[in-house]
Amino acid sequence: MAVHEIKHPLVQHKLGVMREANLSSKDFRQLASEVGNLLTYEATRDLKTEPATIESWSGDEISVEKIKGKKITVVPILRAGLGMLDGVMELIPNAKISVVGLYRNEETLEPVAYFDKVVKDIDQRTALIVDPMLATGGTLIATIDLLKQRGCNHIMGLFLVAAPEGIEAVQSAHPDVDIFTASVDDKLNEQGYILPGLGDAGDRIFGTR
Ligand SMILES: O=P(O)(O)OC[C@H]1O[C@H](OP(=O)(O)OP(=O)(O)O)[C@H](O)[C@@H]1O
Ligand SMILES: O=c1cc[nH]c(=O)[nH]1
Ligand SMILES: [Mg+2]
Repeated sequence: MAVHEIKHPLVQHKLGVMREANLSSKDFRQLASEVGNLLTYEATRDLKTEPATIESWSGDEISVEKIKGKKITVVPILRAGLGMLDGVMELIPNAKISVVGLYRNEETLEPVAYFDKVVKDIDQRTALIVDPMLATGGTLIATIDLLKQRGCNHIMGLFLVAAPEGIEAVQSAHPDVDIFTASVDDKLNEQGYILPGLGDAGDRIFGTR
């Protein structure tokens, strides 16, 4: 499993603004989407292309490059993953969306699954999981388990912030899954929140703080 920490200045600047405690929900949501967009750009860097012949504006036939191979399904994890979805879809507007719903039990920190609607042909698609936070890794591992049970065999994940503890857990459960994140942060606190982190990303995106 490869972990890509995206050090692009735009990503780092936007993430820095998101760390400010008093940022409005509106601005937090806007930035979550923008960083989601930039992470998508990085995660799709290695997609294969193939030449295709088209008629150009001048009437000449020319060769252009088109993306080939597996199609993508974007997998936002409810709720907080919705905050990044628009930015992700802006770059890959033809991708199908497979929604999964999980929340973390606040006492046990175990993931609780409550919804899924996954595309039928997921066995022929790359899944791009989208969630702002990778903390203990429980939610991501449960999501990958579900996608693999449905036949998916190529999975990547986009996260605004990831904790080393969660990365390690995912690495040992699913070594084939690649992670793209704006930051590998320091650690988890006793309540399982990432430090320095962003706080509760779902609450900040939806204004339920
Ligand atoms: O790595 P983990 O320890 O499993 O934690 C990460 C999960 O916790 C948050 O969701 P939350 O449970 O707060 O649900 P929400 O999106 O509905 O707010 C976050 O968006 C991840 O899905
Ligand atoms: O720091 C964290 C950990 C889990 N979920 C969040 O929203 N934030
Ligand atoms: Mg939450």
